[in-house]
Amino acid sequence: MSAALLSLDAVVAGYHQPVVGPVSFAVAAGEIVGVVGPNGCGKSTLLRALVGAARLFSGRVSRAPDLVLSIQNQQQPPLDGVPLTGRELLALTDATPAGLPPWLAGRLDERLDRLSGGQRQYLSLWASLGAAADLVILDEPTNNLDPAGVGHLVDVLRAQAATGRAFLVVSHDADFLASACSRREALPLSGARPS
Ligand SMILES: Nc1ncnc2c1ncn2[C@@H]1O[C@H](COP(=O)(O)OP(=O)(O)OP(=O)(O)O)[C@@H](O)[C@H]1O
Repeated sequence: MSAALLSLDAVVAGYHQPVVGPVSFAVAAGEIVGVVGPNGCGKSTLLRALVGAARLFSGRVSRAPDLVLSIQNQQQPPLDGVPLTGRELLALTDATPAGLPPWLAGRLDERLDRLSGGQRQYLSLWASLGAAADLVILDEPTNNLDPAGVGHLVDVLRAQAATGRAFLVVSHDADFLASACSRREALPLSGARPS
């Protein structure tokens, strides 16, 4: 098995108090690892802690040297009234439009606030997937996507994983996880949560 790109060792994370952990697992090149657990168990918090957006209370996160991370958040930034096009959004992360599904490739020069929720979601995903990163973190990537969008996403994840890119994915969509993931990690239901 290849060396880990990212390792979590007894990680406990949260905000003003711990909400998730201890969690231990590793992600190697080419893996698509699903993080699963019920609503509110701390999946998003764990992802945020990996990029410094939530607090790490204890444990250790180890990254391979020079690891480049990309993260797509569950919440999209508010775009209403913002004259930003899809092409400009992708340029922000230096993401290439090559490989976008045809139903989006032709709409890149339209304002994002005039696209549908699913179209905006896929462009937001693409800003992460099209960027240069060794490990891509996705939080609820199938939100607002129709079956064609989910199918395209699964194909893209598998194709990118085959080139050595790794993924850490949180999703409530069991069918998507079953199709896409090479492995799943279940979060503990208790332990670090406030009493
Ligand atoms: N910014 C924040 N400040 C304080 N507490 C927060 C914050 N964001 C989330 N929480 C709390 O952390 C806990 C875990 O939330 P989190 O969003 O990580 O769960 P989740 O497993 O991703 O849930 P879901 O499946 O519903 O998206 C919840 O009790 C939530 O209220």
